[in-house]
Amino acid sequence: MTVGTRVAAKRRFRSEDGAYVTTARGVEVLDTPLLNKGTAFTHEEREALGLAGLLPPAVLSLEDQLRRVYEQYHRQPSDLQRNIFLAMLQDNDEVLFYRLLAEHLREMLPVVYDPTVGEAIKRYSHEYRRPRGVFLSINEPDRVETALADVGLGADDVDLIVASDAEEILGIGDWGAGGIDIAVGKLAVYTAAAGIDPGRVIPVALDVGTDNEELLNDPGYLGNRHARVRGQRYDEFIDTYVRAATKLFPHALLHWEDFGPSNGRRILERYRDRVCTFNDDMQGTGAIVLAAALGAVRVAGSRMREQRIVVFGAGTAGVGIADQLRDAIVRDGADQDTATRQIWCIDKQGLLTDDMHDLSDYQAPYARPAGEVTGWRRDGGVGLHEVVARVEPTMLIGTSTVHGAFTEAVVREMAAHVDRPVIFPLSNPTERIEAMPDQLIPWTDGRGLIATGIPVPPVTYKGVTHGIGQANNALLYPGLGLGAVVAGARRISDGMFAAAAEAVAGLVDVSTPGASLLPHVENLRTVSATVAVAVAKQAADEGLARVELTDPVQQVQDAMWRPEYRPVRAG
Ligand SMILES: NC(=O)c1ccc[n+]([C@@H]2O[C@H](COP(=O)([O-])OP(=O)(O)OC[C@H]3O[C@@H](n4cnc5c(N)ncnc54)[C@H](O)[C@@H]3O)[C@@H](O)[C@H]2O)c1
Ligand SMILES: O=C(O)C[C@H](O)C(=O)O
Ligand SMILES: [Mg+2]
Repeated sequence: MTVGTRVAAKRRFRSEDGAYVTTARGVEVLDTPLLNKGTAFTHEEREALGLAGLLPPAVLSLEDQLRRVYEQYHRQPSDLQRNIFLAMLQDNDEVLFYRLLAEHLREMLPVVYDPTVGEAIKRYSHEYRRPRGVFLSINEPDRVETALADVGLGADDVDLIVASDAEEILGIGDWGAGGIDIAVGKLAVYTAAAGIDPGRVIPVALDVGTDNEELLNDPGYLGNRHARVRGQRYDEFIDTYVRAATKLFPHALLHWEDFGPSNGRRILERYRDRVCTFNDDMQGTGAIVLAAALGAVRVAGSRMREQRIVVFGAGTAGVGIADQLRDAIVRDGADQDTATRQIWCIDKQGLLTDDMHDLSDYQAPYARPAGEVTGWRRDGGVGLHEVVARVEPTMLIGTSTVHGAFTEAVVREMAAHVDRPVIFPLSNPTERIEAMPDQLIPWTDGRGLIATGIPVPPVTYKGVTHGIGQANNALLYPGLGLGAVVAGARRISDGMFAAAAEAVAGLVDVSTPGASLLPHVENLRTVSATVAVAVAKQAADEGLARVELTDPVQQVQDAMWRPEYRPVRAG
């Protein structure tokens, strides 16, 4: 949402034949990224929209424009510059941006999204060109509703809002106002992957301050210059946001991204039964990891209920994953207690045990009985190596942000006890990953079943090429969102996540040696459509759908926005 989009949102609508009709004229048309076609406006459109003298004479096709912008993209000297170039293209001509992204998804996803988006967030105040999204400040709670209304969209015009308070951006911590870019990046993936209409979404920065000293001392910092507000004022601010968003846009799905663990979980618990909402780091991640785990279990020829799982880094993502793996073990026939006992969570203090006084409420259910670890080697707490040696896990999940934490010794220890060690180092971005697949495959003598959070090339070892699945929530949340939108879902249930995970797992053929556990991101659109159908059906089965599903496959296809120029008419 640029300023131009805000103005023109009120002045642009789709006619029945799919054309845009607008009351905007001249420069205002060129400044509205969802209307602007630049040099692709036809002579008739230029005449009708007051653009005649504002563009060079040649009329280009979308294909001509694509060739030009792809060349420009390649002339950028670094990934950060490529990210900035793409952001400017998006602010100029949204169809061209999404078309370029769609045609070069494998190449550009890591630039628009993880890992380069992390760099863009750190550099936000310095690389700032123009605003995109809505900035809500904890110091002005009375203006939250007006600020959201300024976007200029009506009650039926918004499908989705992604909001972040930027406390835990990826694995890089607190980046204050720069967090708007994670909301923008997630939404770009929603559109590229699932065809969510980019004119029907809003990225939101919830600026509650920052504890990042570097930002607080940076004279160019663009956010609120004070420490993070916590406690009651924080909760009231979130409440103000949810009330305003649901009042103005009653059908919008509210997506929470990159909150700190205690806020993230508390917010989800407070609103999940009241509005249509989910937390991507907890639930989206949990479900994509479950999909990869289901694939791994199939390759290993075992069952979910036979798994022993170590989660290293018991924060938002780690416990979200533990919850969904536990529920999958229950679905495979175990009772809840037994399933919980098959999971060992390690955080900064070491293995979590029930004699610890500093456990968070969400960690407590996974605390092991202290008696279980008497006699285990301690170095402060019980460390990862000791846990692996004692537990002999079948799965090892990394969500700790600790680069290199899965050492050769730990991995070899694990591989000594199980035939197909399942190892998912999921921390993003690259400088946080627990181990790289080109280390894990040789350390497990080619037996490891690996998936990561960042995109990683295949690893060839002893003649077998191992595809590395990207267990990034990007494979999951776009389809989940689309399914919820198509069904007009009133809530997002655990069942909808389980259905999404099973749909993703069902798309992979793991019969070839070295096959990736997850579909390739290049197939993101197919994956998202499949997930959307499963999610919409599940919503209907649970009585959560407001829209009748007569032909869900077709309804999902029809709902997907495509990056094509439409005729623009003066209205
Ligand atoms: N692949 C994905 O889709 C995906 C999704 C969400 C998060 N992530 C990644 O997972 C990581 C964690 O994200 P989060 O949102 O859960 O953050 P978080 O801060 O909520 O959790 C991180 C946890 O790791 C713990 N930790 C830190 N140092 C540790 C150590 N030395 N030993 C053990 N535990 C330690 C922290 O105390 C915290 O509980 C990030 O790198 C993030 O990018 C990946
Ligand atoms: O944004 C991503 O790449 C995945 C995830 O949401 C994260 O926070 O790391
Ligand atoms: Mg995230």
